[in-house]
Amino acid sequence: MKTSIATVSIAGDLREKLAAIAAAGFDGIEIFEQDFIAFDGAPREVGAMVRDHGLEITLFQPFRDFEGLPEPLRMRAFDRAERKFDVMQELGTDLILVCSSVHPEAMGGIDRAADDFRELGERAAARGLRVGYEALAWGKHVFDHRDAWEVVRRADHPNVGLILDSFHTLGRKIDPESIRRIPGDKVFFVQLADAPLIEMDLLYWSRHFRNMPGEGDLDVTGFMRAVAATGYAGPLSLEIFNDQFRGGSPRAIAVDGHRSLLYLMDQVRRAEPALQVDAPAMPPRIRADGVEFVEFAADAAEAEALGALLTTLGFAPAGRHISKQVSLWRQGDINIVINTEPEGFAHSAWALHGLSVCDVGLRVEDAAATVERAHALGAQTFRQARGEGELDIPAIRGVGAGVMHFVDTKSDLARVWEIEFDAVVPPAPDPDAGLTRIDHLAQTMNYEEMLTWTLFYTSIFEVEKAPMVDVVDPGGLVRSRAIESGDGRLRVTLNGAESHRTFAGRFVADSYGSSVQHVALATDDIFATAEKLARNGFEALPISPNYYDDLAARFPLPDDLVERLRRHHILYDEDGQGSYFQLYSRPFGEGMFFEIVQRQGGYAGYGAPNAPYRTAAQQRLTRPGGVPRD
Ligand SMILES: O=C(O)c1ccc(O)c(O)c1
Ligand SMILES: [Mg+2]
Repeated sequence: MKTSIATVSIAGDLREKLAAIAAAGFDGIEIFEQDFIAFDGAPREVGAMVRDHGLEITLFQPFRDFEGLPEPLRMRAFDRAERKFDVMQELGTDLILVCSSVHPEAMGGIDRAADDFRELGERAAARGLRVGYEALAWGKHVFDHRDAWEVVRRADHPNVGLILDSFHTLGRKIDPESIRRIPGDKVFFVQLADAPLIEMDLLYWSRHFRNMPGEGDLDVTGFMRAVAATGYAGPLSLEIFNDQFRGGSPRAIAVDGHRSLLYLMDQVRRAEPALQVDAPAMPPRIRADGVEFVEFAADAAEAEALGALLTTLGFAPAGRHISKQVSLWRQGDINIVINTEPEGFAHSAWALHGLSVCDVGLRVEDAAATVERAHALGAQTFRQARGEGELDIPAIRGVGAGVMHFVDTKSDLARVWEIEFDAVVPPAPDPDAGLTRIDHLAQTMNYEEMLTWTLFYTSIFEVEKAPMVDVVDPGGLVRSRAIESGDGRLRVTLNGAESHRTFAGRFVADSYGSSVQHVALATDDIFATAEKLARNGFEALPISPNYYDDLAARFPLPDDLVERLRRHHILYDEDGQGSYFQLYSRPFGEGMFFEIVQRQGGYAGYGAPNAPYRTAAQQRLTRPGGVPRD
């Protein structure tokens, strides 16, 4: 498969864009005219610069408002085209994208347009060039790829072909199956983009909200299956107009783009094995069975304070690492690791972020296959020096600085706690508060990183992304979306902070980067847990009494239940499927916290309606600097 990306898709000047695109592994670029015009180098230099990066120019675009014009505008359009042909020859590319006209004087008529394209095809052929016609979703007369195809078919010229763009087809809800009837050799080029489903003007939606395949809600896989069925084997090119990407990190966006294409073609191949798909082999998406461990990097004093907090939460020390300064705390199926090593990865993470989650272990069916898939999708594998008797646990780097390990039951990996840790004597009395497993991890990040994390999880694992929800914080809005496996065993919430005044935003700023901000622990009996926690000396996040008065008004709950919720500072929500109870710890470190939850019935959410009251309570407890006030 030949991968390509339009220069308009990422930030930077042309040089920065090329470096990022080449580093991400693309084969080619679409030169977006603006990027070329803004660059102060001759077309030949640009062509050479592109090729020096090991890239080819797959296409030059856009050529606008060409077809259906009355004279003398028509002649002028041909003159304009000839000038662009000059530029293309200097650049060293043979294909130009003509997008359907939005010119106020453009006249309709499929044959009129076909005649124009036949003539343009003749002129292009004289120079060894080709012309591709793309239906813009908001074109004046042509706004459907089926009409653009009819124009191309009637133009009947070997140098005139069709350009398909997933956004224009899917954004207009045109059935992509109609593409299957088009002969593959008449499809000159394919542009791919996804987008979140938002009701708005097509042009505005397209120019500001496109994103990488898999990051949005459009059925780009269905579109691409139809394209592949035509026999098209040309470049697969990302054309992403996105406000955030224009201002984002060129490297990160290019890496996401390349990953999105590999993932897309992997999906296409799996959905329709009969298709000829030339894409790298990789294991299928990985089923994750939950979180095996969460590891904190800490110094000695922080480790002691965290240990004290864990004790009030019902955890007990369960192991000491055979050779490292690493301790294991356990309750139910939950493993919390505290790493105070003076060197190695955890120490570097601590030096940069302070007390923080530096590593997350996931339970998977096959740890080696997980790393193989992640690696095939461009993730970095992670290794660090092992001591004697230590296991080689497969790992990758996450999007931020964090590391993710994978544990399976195929090998010794699941026995890591027995193999690498010496058991310690359990304390008496047993602090166990009935916490059974990790319900979810909440990662906090800058808003711009959310799509990157979304693609990271959904491309590697068998998980789906839930719709975005707004979390209202007194300091601004935090956008949140869950990544979940179908059975709910793996749940991760991604929280994107736009303002540093939110509790989440301060966490990102104060800990220098995205990381797990809270760990939610499940109980089967929130009230029994709350009673035991109180006996353990646990201090809950105090919730405003007004919340409970409102709760009684919102839900038909018995008075004594509301009173018990109030007494224990437990928050409550219902979603039609079931109910949800939430109890929070006070913040620690740079704004981390623990949450205790109970899901009843089929409650599927994360208590978003309660978030304003939880964040207000957290903000009340902490100074503006983000350090808990005690
Ligand atoms: O928004 C536009 O004008 C525009 C231009 C060229 C394209 O290929 C496209 O899909 C959109
Ligand atoms: Mg396009």
